[in-house]
Amino acid sequence: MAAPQRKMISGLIAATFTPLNDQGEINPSVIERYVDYLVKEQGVRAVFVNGTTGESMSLSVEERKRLAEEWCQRGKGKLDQVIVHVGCLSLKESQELARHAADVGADGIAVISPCFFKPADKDALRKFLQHVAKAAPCLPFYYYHLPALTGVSFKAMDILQGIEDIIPSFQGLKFSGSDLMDFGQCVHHSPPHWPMLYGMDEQLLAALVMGAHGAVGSTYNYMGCVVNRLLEAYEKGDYVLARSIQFQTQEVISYAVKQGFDTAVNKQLMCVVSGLPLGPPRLPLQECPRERALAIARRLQEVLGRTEEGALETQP
Ligand SMILES: CC(=O)N[C@@H]([C@@H](O)[C@H](O)[C@H](O)CO)[C@@H](O)CC(=O)C(=O)O
Repeated sequence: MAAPQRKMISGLIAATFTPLNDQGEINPSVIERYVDYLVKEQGVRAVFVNGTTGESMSLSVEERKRLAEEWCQRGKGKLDQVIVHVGCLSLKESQELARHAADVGADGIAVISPCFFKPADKDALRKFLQHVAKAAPCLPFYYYHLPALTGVSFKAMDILQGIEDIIPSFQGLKFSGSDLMDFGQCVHHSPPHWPMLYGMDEQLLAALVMGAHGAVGSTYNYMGCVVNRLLEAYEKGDYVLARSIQFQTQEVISYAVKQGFDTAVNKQLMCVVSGLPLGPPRLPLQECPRERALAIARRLQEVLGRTEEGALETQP
């Protein structure tokens, strides 16, 4: 059964953080405010739930279901799309999460490669993806390519080639890698209705030039409003402005990297910038000192301040 036609996803998609309370339990009650924050403060109307940023691999299946449910419910009428990542080390669990995502009204599912017992070759990975997709044949299916974290570095292009023959619901790619040649090949050889979504926020502009339709990333949680301007400038052909904005976001990210940027720091930064009580990360990640997040937030504020003052206006 082919997936029903849905509006093609594009633009910015926030890879969401998982709210936890002080006891380390998931705290879905924050999600309603989180949705409003993304829409009203960041102009971001699509989310990627239970991915890397959401620490999905550290969550139980039940927790992932509860979070997916809450995002779908709270996003109704406010968000354009809720994509749920359902990849697990266990095929059975991935299938269970895929079925659940369909039941709760997700707009799509994404799957990353298993990374403990790794697929021996691209066909093993394609089979794994196929078996997950079959559990929710009506949901658009995205392959989530993240070689740096999975250690599975087959070219995304090799995974995509002819994949619609084995996964009729296949819908697109979330490419979180730096190999722009591989990304370009994916764009070049895929049907135009498959969204090609890029996942390294610091080099989005390069991916746009290569044909990306949108972007999934953690920093769009708190820099979405700025990066939306980058997208607008790019659409208008104002590459000077688009590049200036990309440089600004790179400044923030490179400063953060010097402070030891990881998902834990990122989450604390989001708490500081948004005021949302997202809580600590889950072990093995460790909470970062608030001072460190504050320092990054201050840098971000400086950059956004400069943006506000018009320093990014188109240069002649
Ligand atoms: C490895 C990683 O966490 N990458 C982030 C990026 O948004 C990343 O934080 C950003 O480019 C800064 O380096 C996203 O691609 C992750 C993501 O989309 C997800 O949470 O699934």
